Amino acid sequence: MQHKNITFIGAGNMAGSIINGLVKSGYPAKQICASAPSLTNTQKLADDLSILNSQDNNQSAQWADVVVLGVKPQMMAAVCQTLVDAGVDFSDKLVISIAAGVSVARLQSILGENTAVIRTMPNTPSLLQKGMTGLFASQQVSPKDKVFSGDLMAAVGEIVWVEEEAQINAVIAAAGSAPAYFFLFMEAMQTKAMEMGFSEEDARLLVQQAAIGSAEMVKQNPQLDLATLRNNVISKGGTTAEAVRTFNELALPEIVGKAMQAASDRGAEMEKLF
Ligand SMILES: NC(=O)C1=CN([C@@H]2O[C@H](COP(=O)(O)OP(=O)(O)OC[C@H]3O[C@@H](n4cnc5c(N)ncnc54)[C@H](OP(=O)(O)O)[C@@H]3O)[C@@H](O)[C@H]2O)C=CC1
Ligand SMILES: O=C(O)[C@@H]1CCC=N1
Repeated sequence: MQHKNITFIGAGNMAGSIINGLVKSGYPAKQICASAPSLTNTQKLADDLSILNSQDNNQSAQWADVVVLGVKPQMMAAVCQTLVDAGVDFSDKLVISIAAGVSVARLQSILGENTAVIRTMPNTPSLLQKGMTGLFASQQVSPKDKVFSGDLMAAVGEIVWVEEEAQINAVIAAAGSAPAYFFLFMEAMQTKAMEMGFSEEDARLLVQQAAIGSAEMVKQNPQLDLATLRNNVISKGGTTAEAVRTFNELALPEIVGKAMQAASDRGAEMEKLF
């Protein structure tokens, strides 16, 4: 892939995960800069990965060919406005936002109507190069920049392009927020395993290895649908059948659907607020 100067404005959980994944993938560390008001996160990234860091968003953005916006949605407008007020010219830069709930139109209204903006929705496993990112390109993005953005996020995991911006909220529901769903499920399993007599450590090992093994089976058997993989575990009249019957009786599939809808709806609501 092409190597350009990339500045991350905001370097917390998500941007930090992408930076880690990028450097591990071989992206030149000295072409990555992390900028944030405190040194809390950026100094660790600089120490661990030899990237550049800064407390000056304006200078860092000026240096960059690509500006990745990685601050919280509610502060996005103010942070972008400060960059514009300081004279940062976005007309020859590519802007990649990783924020939930901030539309392309909103960003362009501040950065300039003709700014090339890519809206992405990554997730934190990008840290391990096992991320999942959805991308949407505004009309102003050139084919070359589209390829660059896809390559960039593909360096930290899998990617999927969406044609409609609204689908970014569906990506949030299915992947951006999803690590938290799996952690919640695993946490509940760990708690029950501890109630059944295991130490915290053993309970975690039992649950984490079951989760990793299951995810790997899904990945390595694309020819098998998920229902088949599930049915392969269920013996008639056995233990799994009882567990699955209980999940269904308590409407787990409906609960999952409602939770995903709530995530997507909140994304759409945030677009009106921020
Ligand atoms: N967490 C996740 O799983 C995902 C998050 N996202 C999106 O990523 C974005 C960031 O979320 P997350 O990483 O969780 O949040 P964090 O709170 O972990 O990180 C926020 C970062 O923004 C920095 N920051 C605060 N104010 C400014 C400023 N004025 N200028 C520059 N940087 C600033 C913070 O600085 P400091 O280091 O000094 O504290 C921190 O580095 C959000 O928009 C979210 O929607 C998207 C997908 C998944
Ligand atoms: O909770 C959030 O709003 C962000 C977006 C997806 C994951 N974290």
